[in-house]
Amino acid sequence: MLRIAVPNKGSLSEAAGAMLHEAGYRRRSDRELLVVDPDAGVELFFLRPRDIAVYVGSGRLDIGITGRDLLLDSRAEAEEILALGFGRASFRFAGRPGSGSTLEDLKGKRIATSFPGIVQAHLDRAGVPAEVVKLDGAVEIAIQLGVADVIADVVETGSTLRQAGLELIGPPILESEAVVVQRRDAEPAPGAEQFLRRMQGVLVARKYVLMDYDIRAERLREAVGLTPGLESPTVSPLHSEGWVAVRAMVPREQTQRIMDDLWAIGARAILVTDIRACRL
Ligand SMILES: Nc1ncnc2c1ncn2[C@@H]1O[C@H](COP(=O)(O)OP(=O)(O)OP(=O)(O)O)[C@@H](O)[C@H]1O
Ligand SMILES: O=P(O)(O)OC[C@H]1O[C@H](OP(=O)(O)OP(=O)(O)O)[C@H](O)[C@@H]1O
Ligand SMILES: [Mg+2]
Repeated sequence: MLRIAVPNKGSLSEAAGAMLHEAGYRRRSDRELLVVDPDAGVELFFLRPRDIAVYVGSGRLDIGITGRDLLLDSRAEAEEILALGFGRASFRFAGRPGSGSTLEDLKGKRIATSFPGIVQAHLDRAGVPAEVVKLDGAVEIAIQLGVADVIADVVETGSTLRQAGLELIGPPILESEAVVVQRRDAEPAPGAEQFLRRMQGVLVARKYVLMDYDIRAERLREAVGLTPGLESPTVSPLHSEGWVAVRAMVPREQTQRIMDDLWAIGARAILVTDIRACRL
């Protein structure tokens, strides 16, 4: 069976559980640490997200869901194979107003972070010598408490920074989101491809909707220009002479704009349906 590591707590756990459920895997009940799903051929291990790349990199587990930032910080022998589109956050330097605006301004500073691997590698690449102070969390308060001059941390909405009276320094160190990881340079484990196809199916079902409409045959070319679909839309004859029915996948976020444009060229009976599941 495919052995999959899943976040048990924190920012990624709920969304990861929801995505796995949409992909047809069994839900975890209460605080189960292991869910065996023989029908789907998987074992789900619920672990701290920070540890997941370590388990996967060591080959003990086949595949895992974790944050890109946690993967890179771990320096485990694991690599990202699919981005999952949730748990998005930037990883940024911040400090008191006036403490700097570029990476060079960090020279000689004490930088508090829970991600020392990422920060040290970033400083080394830029050739900026600084002291990295490793803390477990709540790093925004480290400056006020005098253990650091600057912090490097996950920023999602920015409200924690604002409340601590801190400002961003320099460009993002990295943009993170939840990712699927496997052991670096390893052959895919049996069942891994099926798992990835299921997860990709969920991503597509979330990103696209199905649009149906009727249009006069002479406007079909324009209409298909608006809804080209992923490969090619389905066009079927209607009983009314001179009309055709079109079905195509369209990006969810463009739904209303495309409906307006279709209406303007004479399309009618425009229907939009959610995709529950798909395999392309
Ligand atoms: N608002 C956020 N706060 C923290 N991590 C976030 C946030 N949004 C997205 N993430 C991502 O979630 C992952 C961190 O999850 P993790 O469970 O380790 O920490 P957490 O959510 O801060 O939980 P805790 O602090 O309780 O351990 C990282 O990949 C991070 O980029
Ligand atoms: O930009 P925001 O939306 O404010 O989110 C980012 C903050 O959330 C996380 O902290 P968390 O609550 O996990 O506490 P921790 O620092 O103790 O992990 C993270 O470490 C930042 O502090
Ligand atoms: Mg945290």
